[in-house]
Amino acid sequence: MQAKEIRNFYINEEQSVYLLSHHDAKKHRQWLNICIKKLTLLGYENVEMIGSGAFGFVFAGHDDTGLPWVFKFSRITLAQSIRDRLEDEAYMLSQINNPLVPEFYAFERIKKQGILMMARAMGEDLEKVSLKKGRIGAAKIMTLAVRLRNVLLDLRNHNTGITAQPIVHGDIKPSNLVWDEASDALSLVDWGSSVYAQIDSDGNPIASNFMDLMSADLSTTNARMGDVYFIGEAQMSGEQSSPRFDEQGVAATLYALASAQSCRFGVDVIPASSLGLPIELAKVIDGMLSKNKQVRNSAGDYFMRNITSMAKAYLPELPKKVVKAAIPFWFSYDEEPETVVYSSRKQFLRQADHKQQLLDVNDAQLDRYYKEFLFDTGDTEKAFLASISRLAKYPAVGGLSFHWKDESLFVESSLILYNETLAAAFTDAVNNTVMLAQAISQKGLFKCCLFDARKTIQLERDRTGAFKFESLPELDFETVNVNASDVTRPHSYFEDGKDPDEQLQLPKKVIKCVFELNQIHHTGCIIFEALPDRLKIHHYYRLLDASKEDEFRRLLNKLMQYAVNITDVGVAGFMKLPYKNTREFSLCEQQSNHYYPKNPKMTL
Ligand SMILES: Nc1ncnc2c1ncn2[C@@H]1O[C@H](COP(=O)(O)OP(=O)(O)OP(=O)(O)O)[C@@H](O)[C@H]1O
Repeated sequence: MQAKEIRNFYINEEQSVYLLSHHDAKKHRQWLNICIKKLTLLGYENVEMIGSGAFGFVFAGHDDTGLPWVFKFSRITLAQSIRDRLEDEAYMLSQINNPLVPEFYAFERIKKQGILMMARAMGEDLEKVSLKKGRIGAAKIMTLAVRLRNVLLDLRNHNTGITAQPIVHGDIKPSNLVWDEASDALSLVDWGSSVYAQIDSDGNPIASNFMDLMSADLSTTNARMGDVYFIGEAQMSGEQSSPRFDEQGVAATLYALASAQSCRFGVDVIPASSLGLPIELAKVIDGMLSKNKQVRNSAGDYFMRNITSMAKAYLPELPKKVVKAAIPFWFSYDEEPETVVYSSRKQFLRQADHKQQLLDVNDAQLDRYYKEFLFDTGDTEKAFLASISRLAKYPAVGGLSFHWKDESLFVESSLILYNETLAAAFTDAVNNTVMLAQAISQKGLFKCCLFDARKTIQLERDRTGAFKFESLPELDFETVNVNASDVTRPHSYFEDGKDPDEQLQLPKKVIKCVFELNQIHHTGCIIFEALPDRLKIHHYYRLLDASKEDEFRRLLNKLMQYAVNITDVGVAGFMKLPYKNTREFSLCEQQSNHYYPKNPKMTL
């Protein structure tokens, strides 16, 4: 199967509504409003959007008795065949009767739009919790492990009343677990990848009756793709669906939460054994995430059998150590940005490995797999890219450059976080990025910019290709006066030659302006994304020398005047970081073991 060609390497991760064209953004908002209106007309009150995923949008509202409901709509941009899966999801959800699973209410169809209705799980999903809290401690991970194991057991023991009919959820991950801190209630949501298991955990076929066994094509899989950042190898490569899939989801979830990552791929570099978990739990998680099928399965069996007795251990919360950020960041108290990350020079992170057997490309998750460039990238590189995406889930702007040379990794950075309460969690996210970078052994350069999508300037072209505007929009900037002594420290744009991943030819005058700007002490980035019908200019600028404010503004205005002469299509950008080679790190393949103490009382 041929991979789709990827043209632009400054790929923004999740399309922020602010980056859509005005037309698309309007359509999107209108559609959300129609959904809300429809639900209100059906008699539900206080309708609001509470979540979205690759497949759909989720709204919440109350029925006339005050009971909280959830309504899931499939994305209108997806193929009808994919949208129709919402009905399958409704069916699978209706089969499950478990206190940890929201009750199925109804599946309705308004014209082509299906709506899945179910009970609302109160609280927040664990991905959001993880983003706020950073690494989750031993006791909480252990409690969650026991609860998830009990759900797995329940799914395995599912029966139709007459015969055994184990169910696979197929997409267990932090964002599909909703947790209410006040009541400690936990729910497993999103049954869109759920199917009946075809084989049991030992690989033996399951058939609810003899006819099924006769008619089923024993070699084809009914498996659905779960989130490519969390599913195990068997599900990814299209094996027959089995309860092992969910063991993988559980292990990946526990690992991601304990390590403050948004995927499973970092496990070789930051193993569960390095996260301060009890040794037995850490080993079982690492085992379950192993590449070796036998190790994986026996760890899975061990987990299912022993987690309840492991959880009897005394695991008091240990005094929190203040973790220092491996690279510095600063705070801003202005309005929080809508952060988007663009990255470049990913090319070298690829490893030619087209052996991956891919399932149905007509799948939103797989589409994401392609777009995010994961199909021929090693696990550590995937984890690194995922850690960069995770940084953009924080209200932060700035830039990072990673330069892998001989024996060291050099990181230049400028990061500003707009919410001080997130400092500890952001520190964990930043430190993971550095640890993962330390484990990349190829030589090369990677850079990324985080900016506020709300500030992106968009100019549409008319039929002749000229940009339409009444008055030329201005590139804005913040002024922060830093010490005079700092101003003299060296700083520079990337002067490392042309980025092979960028194709946009910028007018010479634009480049000249950028170099003139470089003479003034500041930090920031500017990315020109030229599409056939419009130009997006993503940017953020912080002037660090207030005495140069007028000159800085004049140059930015000039830059805009020249930018409207862009005729080419593609992406190009510049980033300026305040100091050169801010930090040097040694390479490190794997973090060392660190377990929860055998005798926590001694530590307390
Ligand atoms: N019953 C529910 N109660 C409360 N919140 C819910 C419920 N169902 C979904 N959500 C919230 O909505 C989000 C998106 O829902 P869901 O995962 O079902 O959508 P999706 O499009 O299938 O997402 P994904 O891309 O993760 O597969 C969830 O992460 C969760 O926060």
